[in-house]
Amino acid sequence: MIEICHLTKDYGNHRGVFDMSFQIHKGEILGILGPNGSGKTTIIRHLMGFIKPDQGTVQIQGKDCFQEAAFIQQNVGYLPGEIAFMDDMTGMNFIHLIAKLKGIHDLSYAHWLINFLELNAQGQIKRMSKGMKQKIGLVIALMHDPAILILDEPTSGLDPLMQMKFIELMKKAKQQGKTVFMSSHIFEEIENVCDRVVIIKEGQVVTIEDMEQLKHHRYKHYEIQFHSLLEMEKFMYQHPDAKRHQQTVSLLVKGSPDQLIKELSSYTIDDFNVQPQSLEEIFLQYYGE
Ligand SMILES: Nc1ncnc2c1ncn2[C@@H]1O[C@H](COP(=O)(O)OP(=O)(O)OP(=O)(O)O)[C@@H](O)[C@H]1O
Repeated sequence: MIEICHLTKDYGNHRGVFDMSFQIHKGEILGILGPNGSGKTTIIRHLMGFIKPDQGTVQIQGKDCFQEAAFIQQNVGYLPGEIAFMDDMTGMNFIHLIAKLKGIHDLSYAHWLINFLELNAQGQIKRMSKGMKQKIGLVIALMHDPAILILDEPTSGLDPLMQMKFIELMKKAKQQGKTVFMSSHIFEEIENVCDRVVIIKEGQVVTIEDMEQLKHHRYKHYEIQFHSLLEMEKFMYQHPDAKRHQQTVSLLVKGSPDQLIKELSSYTIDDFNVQPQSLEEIFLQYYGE
């Protein structure tokens, strides 16, 4: 559905996007994670046909995004990172204006979204909070029920309840077979919504991970409280990498817990806790800091 092939946009001083390639399949939700200035918005602007690659190609449904920008912009549901509003208009008038420009006649889904997002769109945009403006952006991006969605930090400014509602919307989009590309700084959102995640750094792809595999293969934190100091010391001798605090040992284990559990069966354990490594921890591992 979407293909980025050796995309380079060099803004000088190592800023921009360099030789980036990845694809997004039909019905897939792909997330992009990266620190500030790593190139997420630059990729999205190429996809929407606003800027021309220095090198490489960017295509949606086989169409070159820059050459066929009008088609792309008409058909893709787009939420920009920073939305340029007409501040003196009311939210509702602005939604109607964009609908008119896009040739959308049926506003029933827009009204459903306004209700679902609990948006009061009657007031002037300049008097609206950041969250309310973001909701208007979401209504505009989704109101024509497009097959492809490109969302730049969709829940920026939304409160936790609305973030959950957004996740619901994305799950619905997935059921309907829509293709979604979204940038985010919120790990929970990526974890709950995305099928795969592209992790980028300084304009380059660090890794592309399948979320299911990532969940399956991630490390787990084990916390084991031994009944006696002697037993704890015996265990520590076998696991010099583990950390100890009084009679409790914590260690990281990748994959199946089978071997650890078998080993622990020869000890007396007072307490045992396990927690999967969070996406945040995995993400930070890639950055080494
Ligand atoms: N038009 C431009 N001219 C010069 N440099 C630019 C331009 N657009 C982006 N850059 C630079 O390219 C790099 C990538 O910017 P981009 O906005 O894509 O990052 P981002 O990952 O979206 O960041 P954030 O998380 O802060 O939104 C940054 O160093 C930025 O300063």
